[in-house]
Amino acid sequence: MTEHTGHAVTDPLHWPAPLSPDPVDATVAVPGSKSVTNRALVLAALSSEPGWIRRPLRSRDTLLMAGALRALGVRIEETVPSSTTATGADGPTAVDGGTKAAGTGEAWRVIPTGLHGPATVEVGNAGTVMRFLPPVAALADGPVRFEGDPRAYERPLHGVIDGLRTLGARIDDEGRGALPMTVHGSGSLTGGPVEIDASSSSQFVSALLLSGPRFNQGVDVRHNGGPLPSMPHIRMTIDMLRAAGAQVDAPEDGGEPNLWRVTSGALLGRDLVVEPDLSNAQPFLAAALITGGRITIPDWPEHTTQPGDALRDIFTAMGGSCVRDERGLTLTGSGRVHGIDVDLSEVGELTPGIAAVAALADSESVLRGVGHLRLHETDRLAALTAELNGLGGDVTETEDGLRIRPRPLHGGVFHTYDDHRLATAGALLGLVVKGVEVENIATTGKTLPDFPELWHGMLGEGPPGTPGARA
Ligand SMILES: O=C(O)C1=C[C@@H](OP(=O)(O)O)[C@@H](O)[C@H](O)C1
Ligand SMILES: C=C(OP(=O)(O)O)C(=O)O
Repeated sequence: MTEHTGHAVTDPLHWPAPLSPDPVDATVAVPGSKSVTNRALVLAALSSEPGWIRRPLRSRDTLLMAGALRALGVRIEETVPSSTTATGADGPTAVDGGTKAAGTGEAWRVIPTGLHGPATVEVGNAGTVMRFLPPVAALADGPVRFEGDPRAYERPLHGVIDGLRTLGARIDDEGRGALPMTVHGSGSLTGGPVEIDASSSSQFVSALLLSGPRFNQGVDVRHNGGPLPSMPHIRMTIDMLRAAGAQVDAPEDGGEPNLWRVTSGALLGRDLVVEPDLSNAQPFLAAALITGGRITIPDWPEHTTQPGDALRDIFTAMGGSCVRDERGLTLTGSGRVHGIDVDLSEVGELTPGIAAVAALADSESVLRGVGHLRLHETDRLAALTAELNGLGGDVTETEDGLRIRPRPLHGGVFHTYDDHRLATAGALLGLVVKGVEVENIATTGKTLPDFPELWHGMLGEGPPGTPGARA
């Protein structure tokens, strides 16, 4: 273990989380939404004309999506400000994930072409890539191999694999029902009615709906199983499909519960501005809550399908107060943090951050409805229990969530299991608990590559080792 030495990074694998002796007071512009960027890429690739994606997120998950679509033949060009290109020239360059600093992309122009195999798609550990792209691959004219991180091979995919087979696709998964696998695209897919159990991931439903307009008979997806998590993400899929010209019938329009219909038809090229990622705004808002400070997130949308919008209510119940105005969303902490008993099934990805805040509260919390988090980037319920208890906490797993009894916490290594949201949860605790070291902070690059810089910037510091860094 690295010794905690103020702000000097002596071991890049153990990031000494900065303490905040004062209440935070800052404006933090967070990059674009992962979920919106990756849906926008898929829909643009399936459109009948070119489109623009402005302020896209450039992170591991979105660069994997862009790279995968390019492997299938889609052209994705990036327009960056002239000062950030190597040559100083304006104009588009191909997105390859390796040539530019993260966060510098201004806009991506997506030029759909025929979808071609053979190709190999690298999914990393991105749920959106491993679930949204097999239906796209089924429309390609050759075999598409799907590979990824070891954890990607453990995450559920049966809803997509079985669903696509019902709709006419040929998939070779050697009986695993999971990755790695090959989708033998034949250039088109019959489509039609399909029944799946999406209780382990809403992304199964989103995946089949997103490509639905390109199936010969469209698609009717029926969920048959336990409670469906992450409904706002399904609403995001529907909203974005409709904005691209698709006809979608959904339960909330008076249709049957658990049944979504997408009609076959052309998708339009869009010019879309990606909203800030409200789930990635969470650690910054939480910083205001736990230090009794104030954080403003600019460009907080007035209407959104992002689950992060629920933070306004959740963090208000936990002791903060929120105002949305022309400057964005401002959360002001009261100096008190209250426990909460809450069902997070709709907003599961917010759980790690809420659990970290709950560990610092003045009363017990119960987080419910998130059993499916055991199959996320890591087993998040086990990881949060182990890591919060490792710092002196008192957390127990329940069947569908966590029970958190606040205790005085102490420093130590906060392990992150290659999970970006564990890493930001550890950083949050380190603001008020001396001596927290976050293992592999770089794992935040899955959705927020600039996290360490933004975090130090929030505290009015440069990153460690730079001029302006607090000694
Ligand atoms: O569709 C999406 O963009 C997402 C849906 C959710 O997945 P699950 O329903 O698998 O939890 C969420 O947790 C994930 O971060 C993003
Ligand atoms: C669950 C998450 O990601 P994924 O898209 O990989 O499922 C997440 O970002 O919290």
